[in-house]
Order: sequence, then C-alpha cells, then structure tokens
Amino acid sequence: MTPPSAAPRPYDEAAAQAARERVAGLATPAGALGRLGDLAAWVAGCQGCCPPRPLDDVACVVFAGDHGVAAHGTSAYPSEITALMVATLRSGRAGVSALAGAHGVDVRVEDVSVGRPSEPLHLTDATTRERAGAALARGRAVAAEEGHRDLLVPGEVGIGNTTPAAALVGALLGLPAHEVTGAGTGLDTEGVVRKTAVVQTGLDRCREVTDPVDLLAALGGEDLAAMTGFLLGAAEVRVPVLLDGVVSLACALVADAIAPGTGRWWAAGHRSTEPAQQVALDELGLVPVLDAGMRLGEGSGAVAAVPLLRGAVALLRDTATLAEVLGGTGG
Ligand SMILES: O=C(O)c1ccc[n+]([C@@H]2O[C@H](COP(=O)([O-])O)[C@@H](O)[C@H]2O)c1
Ligand SMILES: Cc1cc2nc[nH]c2cc1C
Repeated sequence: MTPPSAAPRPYDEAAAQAARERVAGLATPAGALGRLGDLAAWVAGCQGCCPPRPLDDVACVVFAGDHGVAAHGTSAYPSEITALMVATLRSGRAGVSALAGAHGVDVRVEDVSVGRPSEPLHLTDATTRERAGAALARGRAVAAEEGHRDLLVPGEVGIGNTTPAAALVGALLGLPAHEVTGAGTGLDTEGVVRKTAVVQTGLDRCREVTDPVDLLAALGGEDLAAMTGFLLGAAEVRVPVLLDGVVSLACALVADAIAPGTGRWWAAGHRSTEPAQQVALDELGLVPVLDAGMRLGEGSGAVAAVPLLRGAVALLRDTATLAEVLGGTGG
C-alpha cells in the first residue's frame, strides 16, 4: 500500500497578494474589513484569480465511523447514536442539515465504519496500516468526485471520535493527554479524567510511532483516515476547505504531516470547545471565523461560517474602490 504523498498543486500567492492590494484600495477605511479581507485574499490564492469567484457551490462531506474506545467510558453517549445520526443526516434532519439548508450547502454522508468500530486505541492499534491506507484513498477519491465545488467542508459523526482526535493531536505535537483531552459530547469531570487516562495510555503505547499513516492506524481509525485523505485530495483538486471541529483539525495536522504545505488550502470555520482543536489551530496558524461555543461536529461550525466567507468574497468583488469614489465613478 502506497500512502498518498503527492504534493498539492500550488496555491497562488500572487493572486492572494493582488487581493490584499485590492482590499487596501476599496472605499473603506484602512483595515476596516478586519479578517474578512484576509479570508477573501485566501480564497483568491486558492482560486488563482483576483477578485475571486463567488462561493456558490459548497458541499459538506460527513465521514461516519464508530470507535472502540466509546465502550471504555470516553463518551457521554452510547455508540448506537452514530448509526441513528447517520440516518438522521440522510433524512436531512441533523443539526448540520438545518444549517446547510439555510445556507445553500449540500451534505453528503460517507459511512466509513459505522457498526464496525475501531479497536480501543489505548489497548491496541485502532486499525491496520492497510485499512488506514485504503480509507485514505477513499477520502481522496471522494474529494476528486467533489472537485467541481467552490468550497468543501469536512464533517463527521461518530460516538467516541474526540478521543482518537485528541490522541492524534497529542502524538503529532508531543503534548500530554491532559493538554488535549476535552469533554467531547459532555463528559463530567470524572469522565474527563477517565478519557484523559485512555488518551495518555494510547500516547505511551505509540511513543515510537512517527510516520503519519502509522499514527492514523495506531490512534485514528478508518473514518479519520478517510477524512485525512479527503483533505489531501481537496488540495490536489485545488478546492479550498473550511475546517470544522476537533476531528477535522486532527486530520488536518496528519494531512500536513503527510504533505507539508497542504495547510495553505484550509481556513478554520469555528473554534470548538475541545482543547485539541485549539492547539491544532495554533500549530497551523489558523484563526477561526466564528467563536460561538459550538461542539456539535457534523461540519456544523464550518457550515455556520460559510455566509461570512461568501460575504468576504462579495466585499472584494462588489465594493467600489476609493479611486472610483474620489473620481465620481462609484455610482
Ligand atoms: O467538532 C467538535 O469539536 C466536537 C466536539 C465534541 C463532540 N463532537 C461530536 O460528538 C461526537 C464525539 O464526541 P465523543 O464525546 O463521543 O467523543 C462526534 O459525533 C462529534 O461529531 C464534536
Ligand atoms: C445526538 C448527537 C448528535 C451528534 N452529532 C454529532 N455528534 C453527535 C452526538 C450526539 C449524541
């Protein structure tokens, strides 16, 4: 099995710079658009044109899978919820479905390993390197199928999946479990202590593992591997990605370890309450669009941020320049 190693096609820094210059010349006080100007410049860099095209066609792909650690007291909910939420997503009634409907975003569900849980990562490898590699390839194929989109959002559902996410972030950044483990779906203090011990045991078990695909197998599982492949694939087909919560940030760290530089293709949709998401954001130098205290997953925080990103592009396309206003041609 060959892990994906192709370097992403280039991000167009000249187009991003042209966009920054255009922002500076708009009929707005210098700096008044704040981070919206940066976001518009990022879209221009991904598209390779200034001003960027509108982000009309946006899709959220939800990767679903079960996790063996959930049977070890690491989640506030039972694994049975995963399949029920997949059915709810497919019927268009999940939280992300409502947000996506409101914002004109398509939702696609990829059942990677629902009802076929990963092994408990504190006891043994979550999955095999072979299965992780196949899941990576599947995620990249999904991104290729969605390559016509203007923007992609990685979503996920899977009871227990914040535990592998925390473990991957801890392993990649060399952080102890207590700095990356959070309450997930709502564990109480005792539950967080239990989950932290599981994450630390997993980190100790994998101390020697450094290869990112091996880490996906040891601590992640097939669904996280598929999402990682999706992030790599999106960069390969030059589609920008708005990251979501802790699972997407963990996969982003893995993807950037597999293909350094892939991170140019990502912006952060929102700040989750999970500590691993926050340290991963810092590591990747990403500042989230929204900070709304959300921790739903499903891609919901990023989908909630889509209107702001569309607005940033509209500002760059449709605002008069100061030169036009001063010359009396601003309409
Ligand atoms: O996106 C996040 O940061 C996030 C934070 C907490 C929980 N979740 C969602 O809740 C599930 C995982 O939580 P847990 O406690 O079962 O590990 C999974 O279905 C995620 O979509 C997601
Ligand atoms: C109800 C429920 C919905 C979810 N959506 C994503 N993760 C979830 C976890 C639970 C428990």
